[in-house]
Amino acid sequence: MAISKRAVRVRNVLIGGDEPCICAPVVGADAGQVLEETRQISAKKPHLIEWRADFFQAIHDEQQVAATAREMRAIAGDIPILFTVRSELEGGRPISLTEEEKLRLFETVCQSGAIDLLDYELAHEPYVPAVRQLTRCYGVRLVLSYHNFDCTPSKEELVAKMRQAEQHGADIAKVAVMPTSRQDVLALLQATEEARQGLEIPLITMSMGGLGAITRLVGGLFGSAVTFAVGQQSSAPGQIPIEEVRDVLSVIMKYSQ
Ligand SMILES: O=C1C[C@@](O)(C(=O)O)C[C@@H](O)[C@@H]1O
Repeated sequence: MAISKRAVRVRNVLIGGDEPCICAPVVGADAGQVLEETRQISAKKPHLIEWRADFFQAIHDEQQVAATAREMRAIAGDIPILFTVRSELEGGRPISLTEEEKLRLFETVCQSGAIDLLDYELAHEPYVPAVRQLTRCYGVRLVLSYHNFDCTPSKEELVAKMRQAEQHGADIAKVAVMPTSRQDVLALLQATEEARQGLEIPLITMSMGGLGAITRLVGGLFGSAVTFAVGQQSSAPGQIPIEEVRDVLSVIMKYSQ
């Protein structure tokens, strides 16, 4: 399976080791929903939990976000938490935070000690160095990501995105794209395999929607270190329930080399 030269250890979880990790998203709109989802998901023991904070109505209130993150931390125990504020341009909820406001929010949330990883989009390139610096300062791992909900760019462009993430100092590079054909699905897998050979950091890749769902199961064989699966609610098209992903991964791991 996917072994990265620079696998990342977060709490007791190895990302980019020889076992693909399962990450379940939390998409609640208020603290009550977020914490209830965290409870339900934690019971299913994913390797990672992602808080998609762009779904959180009080996203503008840094203190409320940090307090909720701390409560999630208490519930999740030792399961690492990935904090994500996805922009609308890359498939997130409409929120009106500027990048400067996001930076302040990131600082407050990193400072709270509640989160382990932070996702930031490569598209906001001018802000990436500041996000890298602050995450490093608080010991939070940085995932630099690229999403395209309309199409799948060429294999070369996908590899270039992952390389760009590594060059910007990402701990992990992530690419999520929408296929319109089976060729697109293959392009994503080929890009993953090439990036695995050429890069040192762990990769997270997926082709979305029903056409791409297969990549959420076999991506690990080509170098994807994490697959996103539904714990309570889906955060993107094509996600499969955690129980079914776990069953399939165990068969793949048993018989593949
Ligand atoms: O980037 C990703 C991947 C994702 O879009 C998916 O397709 O599973 C789901 C998002 O929540 C996450 O931030």
